[in-house]
Amino acid sequence: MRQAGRYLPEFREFRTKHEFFEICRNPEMACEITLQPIRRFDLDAAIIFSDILVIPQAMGVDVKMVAGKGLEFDNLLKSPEDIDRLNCTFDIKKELGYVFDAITVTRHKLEGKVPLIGFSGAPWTLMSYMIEGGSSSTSSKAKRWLYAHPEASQRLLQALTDIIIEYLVGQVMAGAQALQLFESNAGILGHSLFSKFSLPYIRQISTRVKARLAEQSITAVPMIVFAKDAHFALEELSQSGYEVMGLDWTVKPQNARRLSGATVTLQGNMDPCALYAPKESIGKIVKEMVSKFGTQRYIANLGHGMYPDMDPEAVKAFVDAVHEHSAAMNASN
Ligand SMILES: Cc1c2[nH]c(c1CCC(=O)O)Cc1[nH]c(c(CCC(=O)O)c1C)Cc1[nH]c(c(CCC(=O)O)c1C)Cc1[nH]c(c(C)c1CCC(=O)O)C2
Repeated sequence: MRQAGRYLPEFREFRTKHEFFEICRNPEMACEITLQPIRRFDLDAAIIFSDILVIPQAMGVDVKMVAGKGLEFDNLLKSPEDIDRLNCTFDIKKELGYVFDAITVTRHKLEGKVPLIGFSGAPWTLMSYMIEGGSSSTSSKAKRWLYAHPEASQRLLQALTDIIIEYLVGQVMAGAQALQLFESNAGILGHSLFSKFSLPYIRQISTRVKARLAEQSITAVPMIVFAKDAHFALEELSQSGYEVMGLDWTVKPQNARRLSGATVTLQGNMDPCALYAPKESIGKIVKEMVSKFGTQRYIANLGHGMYPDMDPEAVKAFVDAVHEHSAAMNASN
C-alpha cells in the first residue's frame, strides 16, 4: 500500500522525530516503519519502506520532504543539456546500498512470517518527476520532452532503465522476495506515447533483471508491474514479462482477466476511497471484488495508495474481509 504509512498514528509519531529521507537512509528505522503495518494487521506481505525518488536523488536531482509542504525539488531538468550534468553511472551499492541494507535487516526481522517486496519507480515515472518536480495534472513539461526532444528523452529513459535494473537485482541479492515496478504516471501518456516511451523500458527491465539473476545463479523472484491508468495497454502489459499485473480501481476485473490470458496473476484493485465506507460496506465491496477476480492467480489489494486521513480500522476491515471471503470461496470449490 503505497505511501501508506501516513494513516498510521505510530508512523506520524515517528515522523515528528525524523525526516522522511533520514528514515529511508537508516536501515533500522526503515525496518521499523516497514514492520508497523505488519504488527497491526493480518497482512500477507510487507513492502520495504523507501521511495521511488531515491534514484533521482542519487543522480543529482535534490529531493527533500519539507514539513507541512510535502516534496520539494532542486536541480530539476529544464532542457536536454541538463542530462549531461546528471550522474548516470554511479556505483549503485555505494549510493543506494542503504536500501539493500534495509532489506536485509527487515528480511531477518520478519523471520519468514511474510515475504518482503522490493520496488522501484519505472523510467517514465522517474523522468517525469525529474522534470516536473512533483505531481502535475497535465505533466505537460515532461510530455513536451517526448514530443520536442524524443531522442534525448530516450537517452534519459535508457540511462534510468540501466540503473533500475542494477537496483532491482541488488534488492533481490539483499533479500527481496518479489519486486514491484511502479509506472504511476502511465495514464497521462495514452497508448501511442506509452508504446514508445514506457512499455519498451518496462519490458527491458523484466527481461534483463531475470537474465542478470540467472547469470549469477540467483533464484528468480516474481515481478509485479503496476502501470496506473494504463487501461489501454493491459494486453501488452500482461505480456511484458511480469508474473503479476497490478490494476488500478478503474479497471473491470472481467476485462483484465479476458485481456491478460491464463498465466498472469492479477493484483488490485479496490478504490482506496472505499475505505471511507462503513465497515459492513467494505466487507461487501471486498466480497464482490474477490468473487469477480476469483481466488486463484489473484493478489487482493487496493487500486492505488492510501490517504493520510484514512482510518486504520477500515484497513483491518479490508484485510479481514479478503481472508474471510477468499477462504469461503475456496471451501465451496
Ligand atoms: C509516485 C510515488 C512516490 N513514491 C512511491 C510512488 C509510486 C506509487 C504511487 O503511484 O503512489 C512509492 C512509495 N513510497 C513509499 C513506499 C513504501 C511503502 C509505503 O510506506 O507505503 C512506496 C512503495 C513511502 C512513502 N513516500 C512518501 C511517504 C509519505 C511521507 C511523509 O509525509 O511522511 C511515504 C510513507 C512521500 C511521497 N513519495 C512520492 C509522493 C507523491 C509522496 C507524497 C508526498 C506528499 O505528500 O507531498 C513519490
